[in-house]
Amino acid sequence: MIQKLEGLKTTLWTGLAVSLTYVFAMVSQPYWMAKISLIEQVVYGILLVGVLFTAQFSRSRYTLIIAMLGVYYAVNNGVLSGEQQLIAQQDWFFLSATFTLAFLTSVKDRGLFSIHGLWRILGICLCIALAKLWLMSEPYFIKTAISVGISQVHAKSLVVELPLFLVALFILYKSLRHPSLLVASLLTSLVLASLVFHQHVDIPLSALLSLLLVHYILVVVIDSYYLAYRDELTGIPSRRALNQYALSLGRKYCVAMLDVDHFKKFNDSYGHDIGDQVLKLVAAKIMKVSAGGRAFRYGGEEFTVVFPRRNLKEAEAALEEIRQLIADYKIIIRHPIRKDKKSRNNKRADTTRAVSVTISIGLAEKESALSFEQVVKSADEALYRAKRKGRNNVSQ
Ligand SMILES: Nc1nc2c(ncn2[C@@H]2O[C@H](COP(=O)(O)OP(=O)(O)OP(=O)(O)O)[C@@H](O)[C@H]2O)c(=O)[nH]1
Repeated sequence: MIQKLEGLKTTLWTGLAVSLTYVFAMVSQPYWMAKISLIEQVVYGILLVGVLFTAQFSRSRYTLIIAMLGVYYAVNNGVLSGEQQLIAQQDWFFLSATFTLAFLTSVKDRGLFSIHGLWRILGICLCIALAKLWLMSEPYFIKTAISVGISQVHAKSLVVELPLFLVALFILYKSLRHPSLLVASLLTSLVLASLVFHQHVDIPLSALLSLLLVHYILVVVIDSYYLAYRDELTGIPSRRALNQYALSLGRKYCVAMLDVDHFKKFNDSYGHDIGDQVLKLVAAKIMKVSAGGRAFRYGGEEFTVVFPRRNLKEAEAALEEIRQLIADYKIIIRHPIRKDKKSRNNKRADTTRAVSVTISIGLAEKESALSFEQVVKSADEALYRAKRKGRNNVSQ
């Protein structure tokens, strides 16, 4: 559920960002239209930067798309031959792009100069061939459509619209199911390609391409930032982000170390995957910490919260709230590992179960002579005391 919401958020934000950029480009058109001949030349530069940049960051799917866009733009502008074929075979080019986007949504970014790169290029060739084959079967498709009561005009338009609709659904499903900026941006690319194909776009191709390329480059930058500074499992800032953040701290702050109690036992009873889900839930609760606390995953089942400009009393109150929130939260576990014969026969009781976890917290305040690492160490020692006191408490 959490992942689905994440997917929806990523898809909506990407769509919104592209739409707003498009509206901005439309509104400011009188200003940049005067420089359109310059933009037409600059696009080649952006294409080259896009190819090199995405290849450097191992985003081979973007590299391939940008290379294809470059060829399309050059042909469209008469720099490469084939403009007449491009105009005459618009359906084929559009469906090739549509199938290619579906294909690239289903594969991962792998090294371009490897066997994987070769497979991807072969896959794209297959998409182009598939688009041709589909269009060749147009008379049979129209005949079948008419036989089920669809008018000839509609049947003809469905030749392109039906695969477009199915591919759009497929990419939307992938984007919702596996939150990824890149997949969301492939969806927006399909929408833009469709708008250009249906002649609903009022700005020149060079300007539209520039916007799309800048969008791709931004996605790579944001995605790389998240990879470097976000914890992959829980999605909250990672230890690297904590070290970076520590550099910005002033002279007054508190640090808390939080650790899930008896987590080994939990993993052993319910399995590592459920343990992962619980860590995600715990992380989501810790992120709600008040008093300006910033939460990070320190590693394993340990988290850190930093309270800039707060004293022990303020930090302790906020941590106490979080401790209580987690202890009170009933986690519904589905499909736990079945252990004995009795529980195997009792299916209903076995498939869902409410459990709860607790956390122990150690808290320390920055003192004048202490470095950030030393404050973390003090918080860690306080955490040890919290465990010794019986767990599920905040200690200093
Ligand atoms: N599922 C899952 N388990 C993890 C992850 N990281 C660490 N663990 C587990 O967390 C457990 C930590 O166990 P211990 O350090 O012995 O501590 P504990 O069982 O939580 O006991 P106390 O801290 O003394 O309350 C180990 O079993 C690790 O395998 C993770 O990312 N996912």
